[in-house]
Amino acid sequence: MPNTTGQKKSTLRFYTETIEVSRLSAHAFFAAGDENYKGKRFFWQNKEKTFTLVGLGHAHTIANELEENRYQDIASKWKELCQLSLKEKADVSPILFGGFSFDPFNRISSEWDTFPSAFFTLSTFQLVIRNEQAFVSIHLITDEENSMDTFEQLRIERDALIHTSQVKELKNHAKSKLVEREDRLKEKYLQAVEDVTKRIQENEVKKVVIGRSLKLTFDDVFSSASVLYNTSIEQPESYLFGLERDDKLFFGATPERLVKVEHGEALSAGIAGSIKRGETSIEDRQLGESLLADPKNLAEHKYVVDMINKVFEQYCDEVKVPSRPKLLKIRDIQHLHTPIQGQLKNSASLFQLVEALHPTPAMGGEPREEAVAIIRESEQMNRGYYAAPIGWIDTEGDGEFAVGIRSALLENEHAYLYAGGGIVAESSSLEEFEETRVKFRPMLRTLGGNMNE
Ligand SMILES: C=C(O[C@@H]1C=C(C(=O)O)C=C[C@H]1O)C(=O)O
Ligand SMILES: [Mg+2]
Repeated sequence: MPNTTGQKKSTLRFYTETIEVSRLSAHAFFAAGDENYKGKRFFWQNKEKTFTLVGLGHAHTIANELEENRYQDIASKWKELCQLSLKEKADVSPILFGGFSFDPFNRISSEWDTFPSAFFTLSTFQLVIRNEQAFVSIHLITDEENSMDTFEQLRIERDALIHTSQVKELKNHAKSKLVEREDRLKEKYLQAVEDVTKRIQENEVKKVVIGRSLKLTFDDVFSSASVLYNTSIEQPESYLFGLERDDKLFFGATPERLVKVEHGEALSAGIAGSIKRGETSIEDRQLGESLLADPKNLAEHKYVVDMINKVFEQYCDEVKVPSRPKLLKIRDIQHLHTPIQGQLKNSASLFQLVEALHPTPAMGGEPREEAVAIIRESEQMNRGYYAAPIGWIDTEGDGEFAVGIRSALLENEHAYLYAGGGIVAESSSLEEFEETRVKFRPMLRTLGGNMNE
């Protein structure tokens, strides 16, 4: 029998059942949902590859169009839902996955129009792979009388999904051919960087992250499953994420943790300041060393670390911040990196930290409100979920959010790519443009677009 509990005042019930499965590929499981769950799937894998999460179908969605209180709204609705589920210790807990838009006050109509300010889902079929062990759970939330029949149907479907995943061969699907490339707002980007640099030099603000986007058109549509698979092969050292919403897929390979909470410990990271990788290992080392000593990049970085530190001082005890950054080297780029950790104070929660941290000066700027207002006015685009928190939370309140950079929105044969960089007093618009070119590479390579403009 599946576990079930129901509150007396509510007729809603939350049924779950988890089984352990041997040899299950997360990408194959995602692909097995092609037929029945397209548009209602998600994918997540942490950087260390010790935790992979795939969801097929929506057992329940929690979303809102709020500008204020959007984090608390999701947190309290998730809590309500968790109260319907059994508190028993299980191998895996039901997990809520989703994300927030970068700026709920941005009203520019765009490719993001169907994405709410906050969108989260509890999947019908959940795959968790943790330390080589794979668990598939069924979630059903219903007030139906004959829910046992429905549950039985779901078991049959689960077994079919597992079977398909185990026999399906994963291929690095041929990439569609790029037919058109549009550097949206390139001139506006350069102008915005110059204007913002001036405003920073005049001490109006200290740092503002300015982004731009590319629109690519291909000769054929992509399947979400093959795009995510390609991403995992091209960018193995990053977080991998994918969130489908109807005919769109927001996906990416981000190096940047916003915050992780596990057993009362909170972890975040300042990642800002960038330089390309070298052609040879000697050049690569020289570039890395020059980044570690570069005042412009150190300034970009310090605003981020100081802000995260301040948030951690408020919500955590025993905050630890290394005194200087190290290098984080990923395939195309090297960044300055400072991990930050603390012990969550009793009353603090993951969503509180997400709210307090987003956007850090790595995505927004310093001071935050002023920087976000400048972004809204000078970028002249809608970032949607780009540069915003994406991640998961379990029934215990543990979970992890990354920032959705090195990312793209896929819509049939079109892909919208986004990249930005931190503008400070010493910025030059052409150098910042060059930096965004490097940051587009992960997605260009995944989709098969030309990497040289
Ligand atoms: C905004 C982006 O990246 C951020 C900006 C960085 C910078 O300006 O040096 C570095 C890492 C990220 O924090 C992006 O990739 O789009
Ligand atoms: Mg930079």
